[in-house]
Amino acid sequence: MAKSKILICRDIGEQAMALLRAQPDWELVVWPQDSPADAQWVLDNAPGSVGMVVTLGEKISEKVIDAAAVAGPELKVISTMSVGVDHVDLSAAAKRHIRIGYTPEVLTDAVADCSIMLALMASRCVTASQAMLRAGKWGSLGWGPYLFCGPQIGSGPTKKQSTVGFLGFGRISQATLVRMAAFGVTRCVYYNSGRVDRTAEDRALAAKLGLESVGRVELDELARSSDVLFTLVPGGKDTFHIVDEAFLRKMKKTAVLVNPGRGPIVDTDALVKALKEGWIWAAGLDVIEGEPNIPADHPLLHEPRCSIIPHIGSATIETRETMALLCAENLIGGLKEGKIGVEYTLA
Ligand SMILES: O=CC(=O)O
Repeated sequence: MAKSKILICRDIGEQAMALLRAQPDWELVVWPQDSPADAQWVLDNAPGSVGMVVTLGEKISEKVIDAAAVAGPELKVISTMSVGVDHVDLSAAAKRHIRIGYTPEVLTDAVADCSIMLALMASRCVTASQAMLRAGKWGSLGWGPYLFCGPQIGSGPTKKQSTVGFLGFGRISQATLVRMAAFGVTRCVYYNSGRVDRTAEDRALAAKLGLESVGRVELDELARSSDVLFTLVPGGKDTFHIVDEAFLRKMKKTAVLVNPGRGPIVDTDALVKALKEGWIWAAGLDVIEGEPNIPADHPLLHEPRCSIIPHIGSATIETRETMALLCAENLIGGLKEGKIGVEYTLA
């Protein structure tokens, strides 16, 4: 019997690949380099594939999905090693009844940890202070009473009120809130587009974390009241540039903006202006519009009040290995048992 063709757009590591290779009736076609698969290679190899393993680096467009249907058996499952699914054309997949496996939850702690790191890096002037160190200027500057000072995250010695804001209030936001509570934030505000009434849960969460309140607000209030704002909504057209010039102009001058979500949530040009003109204190970014093709002269890379890391929010060894295994299991479950362990379904 002919083997089923499985397109592996990225080698996802020893354990997960061993699991995939152990399927006797599968023929794996694997992108041979340790880099995102070339778009033309994906397109050329899509026809006849019944399953695909993808990562954020590959764009699974309608063209790819259509190409997969051109010859041989139909594509049934796309399994992505990510929580985000905006690199897959979901409506094109739905039209062809292709199911999607993804890897939420297992990365929640790692991304929440990283979000806190970015908030601290941005507020505590890590970019500027490291640039000074690397330029060999510490000796001439010495220790200064107010050198590289930034706003306190949380209540601090003055026991001030402090509000943490979340654009999107899913799993990662809530895990980040738990961490922020330990810094002594007093209030949490969030915006989500959902219609579900969370009042009772929010009250319970506030009580559990020792906060004055947790509650949904409109975008305007989110911008105005957040001392630290985390943007943790999915990517896509609904969230494109929610944080734009008008939003940034409403924020506090001492506010720290952290984007661990998706680059296009924040309008880059507006953020550059906001940092240069001091509308906000600083920004910490794990993601940025146009990534990964960020040239060395990108304006945000040269903003002393901006800390940028290259989309490594979930990058702990344990998390990535767990994501890879789940990605492989989702594909195997979907193709062999008709049941994807963790399946993404369109709302
Ligand atoms: O951004 C990371 C992911 O979607 O897993």
